[in-house]
Formats: sequence, C-alpha cells, structure tokens
Amino acid sequence: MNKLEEICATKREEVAARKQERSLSDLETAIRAQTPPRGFQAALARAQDDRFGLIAEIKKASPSKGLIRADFEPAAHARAYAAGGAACLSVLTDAPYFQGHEDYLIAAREACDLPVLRKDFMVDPWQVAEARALGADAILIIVAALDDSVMAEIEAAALDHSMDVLIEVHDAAEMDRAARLSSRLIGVNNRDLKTFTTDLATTEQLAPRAPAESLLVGESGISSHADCARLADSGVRSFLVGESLMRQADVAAATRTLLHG
Ligand SMILES: O=P(O)(O)OC[C@@H](O)[C@@H](O)c1c[nH]c2ccccc12
Repeated sequence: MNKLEEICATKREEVAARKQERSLSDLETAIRAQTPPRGFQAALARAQDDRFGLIAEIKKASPSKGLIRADFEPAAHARAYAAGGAACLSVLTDAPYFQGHEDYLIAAREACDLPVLRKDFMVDPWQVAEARALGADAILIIVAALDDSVMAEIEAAALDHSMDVLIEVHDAAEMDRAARLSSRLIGVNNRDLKTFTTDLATTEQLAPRAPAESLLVGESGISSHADCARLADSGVRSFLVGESLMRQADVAAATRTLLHG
C-alpha cells in the first residue's frame, strides 16, 4: 500500500464515523446558514489575467516534512496571504497526516474575503456537503486516489453546491482521466506520491496535454518568482504554494516577492 492509499483508507474510516454522527439533512441545514461560495476559479482566472494566480496554502505539517510552522495561526496567515496578493486560499483539514483541522478553514475564511479550498482527501460525496457546511468554496479531487465513477459523483456533488473543483493529476494517464470530468480547473502536482520529491518538469510535461480552455495550476515544490516564471513559459500562470511561504517570518512580504520578484 502506498502513502496515498494508506491516507485514503484512514479517511474512509474517519468519514464512516462522521456520517454516523451527522446526517445529510443536518449538513443541508448548516449549508443554508452559510454565506454563498466565493467563486474560486473566477478569482484565480482574474488574477492570472493580470499577472499570476496564487492559491496560498495554510499548512501546518506534512507527512514528508513533519511540522512546518510552530507558531501556526490560520487567521493571521490568511490575512498575510491576502495582503501579499494571493487570489485564493487552500487550507489543509486532514488531521492524521497533515495536522490540519476544520476550524482552521473556518478561521481562515472568516479572516479575509478570499475564496477557500478545503484541502483534504475526498473519498465520498458526503464530504463535499460537509466542506460546504464549513464554508469551503472549492474542493480537491485527487485523480490518483479515486476511480472514475466516484470521481464523477464527488464532482457532481460539488457542482450541485455551486462549488469549484480543483482536479489534481500527476501523470499523463491521470490528465486523460481528468479530461472526462467537467471541471476545467486542473492542478498538476509536481510531488511524486511515492518518493515525495518534487520536480517542476512534471508541470511542464503535462501542461500541453490538458484539455482546451483549462485553467492550469502548478502545485508543490514552488519556492521563488523564478519558479513561477519558468512555469509561465509553458503556459501555466497559476500556482499552489504551501511550504515555502509557510516557513517565512514575514508571510505577506514573501507572498509579494513570489508574485512580483
Ligand atoms: O508545500 P508545497 O510543496 O508548496 O505544496 C503545496 C500543495 O501543492 C501540497 O500541499 C499538495 C498538493 N496536493 C496535495 C494533496 C493532499 C495534500 C497536500 C497536497
């Protein structure tokens, strides 16, 4: 079993337990009390028309790096990312592997007016309703983790709630499977899921294979303006960046430097 399979197996158990505690109708009630989705893909598209689109990630820890930031303050990081010019936020909510929490998403979304992606391992459409109930504006579908039918069900649930879907691929076969979904917001993960090493060439190689009219996002291992400029040469003008920004003392300044050099 590779790490992704292990994480998803743990997630299935977690979701089974949560479903016992919270019915779908209970979630629907919470959703009605939520503010409407903020338009994640539209915000990213506007930003990259102007310059670069940044999805800045609120990430406390990861399986490969352990604790990334000790003085972890989701609301303060959200405000710093917004001040630095990020178009959108991504907030890790997976607890067992990333030390994330739903409360971090709620706090980050309340602290600014950027659209927020719930970064978690979606294995069941129920989680989409849960994400919207928390306020999430977008969810992630990891193609490597799902078969085609579950993927389509999760996407349909998100579109039903007027949320955007970031579809994550990391090889050519996954890009072809992503093309069969309807979302055209496609992230190429530069991180090899087996070795955890990152290589920006992954985005460069897969970008030409994306369906027409896709909004492409380069994900993982991006740490400088030069990295962004390099990926822009292959037509990718939006980026998902976590660790390199989370490690900075002045997150707002680092975000500005990443975007503007
Ligand atoms: O911290 P980085 O190297 O900038 O990467 C951010 C983001 O791409 C990464 O956290 C990520 C991409 N896809 C994921 C899926 C699950 C958990 C995490 C991720």
